[in-house]
Amino acid sequence: MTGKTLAVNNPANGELIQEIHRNSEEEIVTCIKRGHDFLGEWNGYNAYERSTLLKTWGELIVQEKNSIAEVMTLESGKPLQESLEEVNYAVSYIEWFAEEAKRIYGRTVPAHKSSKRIVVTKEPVGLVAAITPWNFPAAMMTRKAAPALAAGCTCIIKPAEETPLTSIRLVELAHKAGIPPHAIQCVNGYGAEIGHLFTESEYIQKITFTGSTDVGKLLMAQSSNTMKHVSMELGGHAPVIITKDADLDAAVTQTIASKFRNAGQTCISANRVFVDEAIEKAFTEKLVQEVKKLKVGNGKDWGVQIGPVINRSGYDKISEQIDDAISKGGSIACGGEYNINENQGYYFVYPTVIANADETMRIMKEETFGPVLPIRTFKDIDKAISSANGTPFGLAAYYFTDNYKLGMYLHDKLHFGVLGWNDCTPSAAQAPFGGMKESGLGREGGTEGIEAYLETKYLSIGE
Ligand SMILES: NC(=O)c1ccc[n+]([C@@H]2O[C@H](COP(=O)([O-])OP(=O)(O)OC[C@H]3O[C@@H](n4cnc5c(N)ncnc54)[C@H](O)[C@@H]3O)[C@@H](O)[C@H]2O)c1
Ligand SMILES: O=C[C@H](O)CS(=O)(=O)O
Repeated sequence: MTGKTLAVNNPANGELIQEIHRNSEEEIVTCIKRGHDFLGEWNGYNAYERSTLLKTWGELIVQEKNSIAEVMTLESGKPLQESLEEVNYAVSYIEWFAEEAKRIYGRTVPAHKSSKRIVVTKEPVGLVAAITPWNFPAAMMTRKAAPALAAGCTCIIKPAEETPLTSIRLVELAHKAGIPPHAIQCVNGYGAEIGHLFTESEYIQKITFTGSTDVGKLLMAQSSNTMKHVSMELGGHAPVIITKDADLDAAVTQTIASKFRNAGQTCISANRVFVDEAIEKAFTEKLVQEVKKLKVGNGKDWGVQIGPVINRSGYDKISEQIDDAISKGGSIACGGEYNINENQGYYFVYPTVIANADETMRIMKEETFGPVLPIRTFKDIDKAISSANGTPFGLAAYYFTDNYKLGMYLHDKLHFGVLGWNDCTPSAAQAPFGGMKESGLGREGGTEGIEAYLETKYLSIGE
């Protein structure tokens, strides 16, 4: 691997935005050593000093919110309104963990002998390597960097090669806020190349990863040789269960908000709908009527709601899933059109609803990561629950009912880390976010989020 460049292109028109430096192996190894060697000095900053630096970082990001959002839209393709919302969301993690830094508590435990004392303390795990995805280039970075720094860890960020510019700017602002250069560093290059350097390094104590399940499994395996801490935020395939006593308008509005956010390229995006057959027609008609209103275009144009998918492979997966569903009896209720230019390098998929879906179709079990929603009917709620639980994923699930008992029954029976009851937009910095099964390990955000960056130490004091 040599220190060459990475081209960052605009997925809305294929145009080159910027060439950035692609770090060489030697440069990355140097960053790793620097981050490790700085741990002692960073630990000299007390919790209140780390908290103040984090708050300043968040304030500087807010001051540059518009320019950061514009860059995010350029490199990720997401609509400008969503980029602005993501900057706020990213800052909320910094603000949350700036406070959590001050609440890292130990404890004393009653000893079984009067000659002994038992003390439990917490300390930072050490140098953290954070590998982040392209779909939320700001929030997925601060959701890792903020708790790491708050806990007293140093960290190295490796953003997705599709969207490095946002992370580069956020790290620059961290340094401007007074967070020391070796406390948080950003390196750029191809994941497969850099991943090995991280997982094989004796200086890195933790890998925190957000991305596909396949890569997550690979990183876990590679990290086992040096027994690293791992946090994994992986793929999802969220079901939406709509019972016959649901508020249909709310169900339609919320399902659209989840499905079409970032053109469906989110890990908690609604990926399949199970609707009671008694209301299937009414629901589908309302849904299609609203989906047809969604505006597709270049995300930099205010009012655009659906931008391009990130790249050719993303488009291929989506179009193949649509073709497969149609070949197995699905029908296009709306959408099914594309605006692509392979030579230019842009791929727009129009918001699509597929009726008459069933579990033989790929789209009902493989993460779509695009603006396509299959609808399946059900008669028996337990069969709907069984189907909802029937994929390897366990990240997010949603359901609509105004019946309390049924709502709690669904809470108890659905095996997902994040549940939304009449709510398809659950994400919040103060809540623990993460998946079960092959959707990941650990939680980000909430009081659980900082624990992932701490070691527990037990001191037994004799006389
Ligand atoms: N659970 C969550 O919070 C969450 C959030 C966002 C995205 N995701 C998931 O991420 C996927 C889409 O994002 P993506 O396409 O960027 O995922 P991806 O796994 O292809 O890439 C994610 C990151 O991993 C790096 N990477 C790729 N191969 C690697 C390797 N062999 N070793 C080390 N690093 C490697 C990439 O450079 C990038 O920085 C979807 O499955 C989505 O569900 C999950
Ligand atoms: O894509 C996955 C993200 O974690 C979704 S959210 O930004 O946390 O809602």
